[in-house]
Amino acid sequence: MSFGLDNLPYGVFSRPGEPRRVGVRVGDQVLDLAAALGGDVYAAPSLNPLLALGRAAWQETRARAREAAATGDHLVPLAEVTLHLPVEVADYVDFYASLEHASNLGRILRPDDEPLKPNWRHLPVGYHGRAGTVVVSGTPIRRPCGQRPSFGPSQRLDIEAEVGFVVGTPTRLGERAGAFDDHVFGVTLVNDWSARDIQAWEYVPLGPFLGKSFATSMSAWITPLEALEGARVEGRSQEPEPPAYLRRQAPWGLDLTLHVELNGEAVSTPSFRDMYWTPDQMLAHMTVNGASLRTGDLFASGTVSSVGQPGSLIELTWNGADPLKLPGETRTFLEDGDTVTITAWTSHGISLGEVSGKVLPAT
Ligand SMILES: O=C(O)/C=C/C(=O)CC(=O)CC(=O)O
Ligand SMILES: [Ca+2]
Ligand SMILES: [Mg+2]
Repeated sequence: MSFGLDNLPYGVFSRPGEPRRVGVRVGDQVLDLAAALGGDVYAAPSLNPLLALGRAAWQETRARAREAAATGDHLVPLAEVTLHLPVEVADYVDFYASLEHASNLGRILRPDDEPLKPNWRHLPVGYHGRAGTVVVSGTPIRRPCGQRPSFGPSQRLDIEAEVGFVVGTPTRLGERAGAFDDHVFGVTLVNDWSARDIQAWEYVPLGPFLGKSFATSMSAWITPLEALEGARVEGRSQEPEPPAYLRRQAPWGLDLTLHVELNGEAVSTPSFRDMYWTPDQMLAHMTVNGASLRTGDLFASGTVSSVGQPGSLIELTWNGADPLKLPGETRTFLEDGDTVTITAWTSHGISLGEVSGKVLPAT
């Protein structure tokens, strides 16, 4: 079973006419944690109160949830509930940690330059995104309008298949983060929808802005780090060796394969294992200047691309030059009505759920 007792991801659900509350997924059911365990933190409309309690409380909750799930009480069929955004997202950061993705985008967008900028192997490049427009899987995505440079609906709407990390334990301003698993609660799937035409015109020299801020989708389920223990792997070797604050203290690479589907057709299966920068390095980097973490912060890996298996359409179609063949049609970028679904699995069968969204026409 993909959501057995070894997985138990967390989400927020409601029954018709009832308030939101915290649940744990067990197969095709959701364990009502407030009913099963008691306690205000589980009767909350987001995971944030639980996230704020820290690792010892997370471990205790997981152990008690596993016992409760095994009894079979307080389980509600998923078909009877609505799933909501699981986290009140505090700040949202997006990295650019795939060597294949960064090299491909360099070749496509900057053909006369070196594919990688000189900084790329020295630090995990990232940007601050828009936390308030992170939406739960299943939320329809309205095609954005903007300058392309003439004003109108984006004609190059794209996806970015990413893995996201949810922060529980905060830091104080001026402090650096400690160990990765002291701060990070769990892992989720992210689609960083990107309007390539808006992005290309606006992002020089300050970086992505409206081309990526219209919506970012995340899975309804946050998989706790404990469930991914068996998927941990050494990160990819790095040359040059990064400075001391970025040196890996423990293996936080993850053996996860993403499956990207467009209108139900498999189009790519990138491996998170191949990422150049690992998530512990991302956390160390984003706090090295003393910037504080907040409970509910989300940081995403950046597009997960591996050799021959890219995580975006701009790479899959080489900027539209080589359209994708789907049954009875072709695609360069997304068309209205298209649905993109990203799932991910570890090699030992833990599912990260899915992040899905359908494109609505511009207004
Ligand atoms: O290389 C570029 O010019 C642009 C890159 C991106 O749009 C990627 C981005 O948002 C970060 C990532 O997902 O890896
Ligand atoms: Ca991105
Ligand atoms: Mg986005």
